[in-house]
Amino acid sequence: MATTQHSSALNPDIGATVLGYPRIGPRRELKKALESYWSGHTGTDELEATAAALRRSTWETLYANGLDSVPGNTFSFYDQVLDTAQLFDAVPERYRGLSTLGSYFAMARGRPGLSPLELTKWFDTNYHYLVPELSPDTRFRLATAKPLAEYREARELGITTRPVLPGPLTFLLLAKPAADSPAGFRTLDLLDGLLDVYAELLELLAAEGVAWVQFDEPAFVADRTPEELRALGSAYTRLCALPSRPSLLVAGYFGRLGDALGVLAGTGVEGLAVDLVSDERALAELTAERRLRDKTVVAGLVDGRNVWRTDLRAAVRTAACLLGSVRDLGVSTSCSLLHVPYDLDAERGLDPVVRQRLAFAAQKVTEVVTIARALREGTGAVAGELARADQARGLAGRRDDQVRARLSALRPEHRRRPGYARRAAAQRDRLRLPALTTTTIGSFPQTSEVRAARAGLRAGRIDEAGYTAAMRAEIERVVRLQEDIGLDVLVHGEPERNDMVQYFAERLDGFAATEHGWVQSYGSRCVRPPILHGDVSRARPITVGWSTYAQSLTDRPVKAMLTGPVTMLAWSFVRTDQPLAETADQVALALRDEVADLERAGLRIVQVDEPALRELLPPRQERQQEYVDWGVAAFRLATAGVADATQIHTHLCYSEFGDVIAAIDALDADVTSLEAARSTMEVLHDLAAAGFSRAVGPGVYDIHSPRVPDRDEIRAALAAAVAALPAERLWVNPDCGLKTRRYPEIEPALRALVEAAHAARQDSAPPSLR
Ligand SMILES: CN1c2c(nc(N)[nH]c2=O)NC[C@@H]1CNc1ccc(C(=O)N[C@@H](CCC(=O)N[C@@H](CCC(=O)N[C@@H](CCC(=O)O)C(=O)O)C(=O)O)C(=O)O)cc1
Ligand SMILES: N[C@@H](CCS)C(=O)O
Ligand SMILES: [Zn+2]
Repeated sequence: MATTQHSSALNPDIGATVLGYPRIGPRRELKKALESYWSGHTGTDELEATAAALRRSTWETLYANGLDSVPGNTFSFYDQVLDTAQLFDAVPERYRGLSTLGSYFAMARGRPGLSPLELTKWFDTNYHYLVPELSPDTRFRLATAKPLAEYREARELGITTRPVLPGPLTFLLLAKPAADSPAGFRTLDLLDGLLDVYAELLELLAAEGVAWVQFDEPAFVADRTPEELRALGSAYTRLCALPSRPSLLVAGYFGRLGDALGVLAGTGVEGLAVDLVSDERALAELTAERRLRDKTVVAGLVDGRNVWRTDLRAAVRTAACLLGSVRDLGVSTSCSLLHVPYDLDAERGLDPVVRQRLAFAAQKVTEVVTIARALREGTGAVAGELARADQARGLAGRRDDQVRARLSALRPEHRRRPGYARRAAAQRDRLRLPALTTTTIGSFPQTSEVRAARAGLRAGRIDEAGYTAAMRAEIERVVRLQEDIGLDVLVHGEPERNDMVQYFAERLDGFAATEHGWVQSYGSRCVRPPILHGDVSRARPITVGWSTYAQSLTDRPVKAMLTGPVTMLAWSFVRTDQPLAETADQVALALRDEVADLERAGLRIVQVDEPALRELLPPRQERQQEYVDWGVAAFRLATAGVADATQIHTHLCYSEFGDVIAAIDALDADVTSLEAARSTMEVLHDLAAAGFSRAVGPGVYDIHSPRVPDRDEIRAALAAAVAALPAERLWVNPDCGLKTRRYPEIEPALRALVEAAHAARQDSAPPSLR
């Protein structure tokens, strides 16, 4: 085989690298240390010791596995955006007066009487960051020395790191104006002051001998205004003019940089890290930019967000293609590896064929090193690795001809229900629910007893019958509690689910589950995204037994609970060998069968959750309609098979809904529950303005914080809701599931919610009925 060699192609400092690494610990050591610290079982010393051990093992592993440049400052106790807010003292007044760690965790989690910062999605991933609150009074200063301290800590181990921080523009664009900011204030107004402290930090790092710093600017893979692009250019021009600073590597990932590429190429930054896997147009964009000839381009050739093995031969070809257009290259992952599990080698139970197709974080590091070696020494030096990658890529996923036949037989009417007016009338007659119907979103607290029962089943300490009995007892308790509280539409509480996506994936063919494949979702909370590797189908009903049991316990309607196709895809690692639309329809067909079985079993209401609908929206408008089309089509395929009198609900959370209002409408659900508690009902006005005509349940209680809302607070939220939409079209519910809360928090909150709804019913009844 011919050998190609590009010996001078690689930047000597960067070579093989990754943009970031997981930090929760291969066995979730940080999660356990944090939760123990928060519960008061251990102190700061133990927490710091766990953190230091994790940092050390990450640096040593990355170095030992052959990276030329090891990323630094990627550790975080909770979130890297929060770290940056604290680093630059962007700490709102209400969190001051505590220790550094006390104030940090108060911002992350709140305290009694003190709500936390808002938590929101990190771009289109399932990671969540804390939203900094800024105001014209924010005075940035270097308040901690975290990046420097971690650089020194690694150096003492003999490892030189490249500190990684959110870039100044992305930091400001992710932040929000504090509630008391004057009208017209934009976080970008603070750029000059922020650049002063970035400059100060760069000078300190340079004095310490740091050679390269990575600034992450993923905000620029989305459509940006000319003003924002100008600010990007002037910010980096200013930082580059510093007399003493490390070389700057600006990373844009989760898409292509578009206009921002030219802007950055026009500044003095030494390097650009680009994502070459998320958007197939990225390569052409790079080769067309002549000013990259005097820059280092760190090519994100290994997908940092998915678990499939890289096509190494194609990656080497792409790198070679770039060579003529740039000064030199680095080889990297497309983004931080924060979004994938640590190590495939920890998995024992995976199907061997599926396993061969996979690469987790540790394997991706090896892939990066292999590509870099191919560029240095020629492809012949890595012939074995390339051949193994070819072989793995040749393996096909599970094929199900029956599913494929069903999909090709689909007609438009499979995705269409009769008009809403007709459905609403049928549902009113059947359900006889009051205005401002009270309900919850599905899950009740996952108690340690419930988790222990599941752990017992896995470990063989209890059998299937014992486990079913324990879950039924929990369902009965939850049903009785809801009756006692006075909720109108009940749920079974989802105790049997380890996770709303993983639970279904474990029961559908075409998915694989991992044992240790934990990925941080926020703070100490993790998920184990399933791997969607082949055609999806449902062998037998999944939820019917639990929902019918709950319904058998009560006369009130029980709402059955499923996870929708978009969310199943968003929170899984999904095959890339066919369009997402096709994969989504396969999942939708399985759900459609489940909905039909629930309806047949007598369930009158079925909720199909789509919390990830907004999350998956592509960052650039040019791709959004295509996504909305397949996402909506799949949801409708899952739900449109029911009778008029069967009420379909959906639930969305964690979102700024502005961009997906039309998509929410197009889902055609009879009732849509949305997060609204923290966005003070703005979403209702948006829906009303868009002509949304069906029922809505705006969240009136923020479940993301342990704080218990009182009746008056909920009444105020309801009053705002009733001002936007007629009471007959409003439902009253928390803004998300209750699984992460504890009973002492949710019981008084739900009682307050029911009381507030009853009072609001009185207020909004016609005068003659008051
Ligand atoms: C709604 N959200 C979800 C997202 N993504 C998902 N895939 N799922 C979601 O629900 N994205 C957006 C948001 C993010 N929110 C959350 C909320 C809560 C969590 C969370 O609580 N995660 C749990 C793990 C949940 C789980 O899988 N539990 C399993 C295993 C539990 C476990 O750790 N068991 C122990 C032993 C048991 C014991 O004795 O306690 C073990 O194995 O060591 C289960 O219940 O069986 C978390 O703890 O992090 C995540 C995202
Ligand atoms: N039914 C789920 C939705 C979470 S987004 C729950 O209640 O937890
Ligand atoms: Zn939710």
